[in-house]
Amino acid sequence: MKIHFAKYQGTGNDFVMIDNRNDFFPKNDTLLIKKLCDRRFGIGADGLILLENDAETDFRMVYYNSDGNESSMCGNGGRCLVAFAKKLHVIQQEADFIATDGLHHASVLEDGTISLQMKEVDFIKKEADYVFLNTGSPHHVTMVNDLKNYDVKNKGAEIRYSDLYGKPGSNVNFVSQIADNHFALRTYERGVEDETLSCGTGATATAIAMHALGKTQAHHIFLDVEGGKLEVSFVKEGDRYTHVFLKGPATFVFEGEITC
Ligand SMILES: N[C@@H](CCC[C@H](N)C(=O)O)C(=O)O
Repeated sequence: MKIHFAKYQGTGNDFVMIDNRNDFFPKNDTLLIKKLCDRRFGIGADGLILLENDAETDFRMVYYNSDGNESSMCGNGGRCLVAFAKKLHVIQQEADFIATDGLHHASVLEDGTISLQMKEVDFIKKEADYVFLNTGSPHHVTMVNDLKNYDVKNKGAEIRYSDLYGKPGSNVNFVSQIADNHFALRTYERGVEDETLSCGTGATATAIAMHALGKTQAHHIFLDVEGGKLEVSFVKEGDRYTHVFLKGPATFVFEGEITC
């Protein structure tokens, strides 16, 4: 079988994109998806995303981690999928699409960056040394000293596989504050089982967690990730975080055909 694909990246979080509007892709073939994402035997990516038809919205997003398993929402992947949908002329500047965590609205801004509305957050677990919340995917957020030299892969795996999160696990974000409305983070991603250069749901979780902890009063937060810069904005309504938007670049890298 020959598969036409496009490769995109959003602040270094990279994805294989496949147009599956004619439903040709073997969606349960975990080994194939894992191989397509493999950096030595395949195309190489943190995840694979299918763009599919949806009766009610512009398209459906189906997301797989690089381990080949379908997973929860991917913020950077969602932004990249919007750029892919625009390249395919499925949308123009605005999109409504459905993903595993519900309906999303996105806009392609004048500078080409993509702003993606994320799910509202109404539950935040605050503990002495970490915060846990779900921004479409589960995120453990913890502040550390010396983020630059932090052992994200090993410390992240320790928390991801700990009894705290059981079999489903969690993504893990390590954070340091740069200024009132500016943070840096590094993320260990479950399903990749390594640090990635960026995680959109992780950046969103970090911005909300820092606000919930009182580290910032800002509702528009700038985040430095290993692969670039993201912005997160939100409205606080009582205990809920609503109108949550993740903004940043989503870039076409290359396209091709792979024989499997
Ligand atoms: N890279 C993603 C998060 C993808 C999902 C995550 N690995 C999980 O399985 O929870 C992002 O940009 O949000």
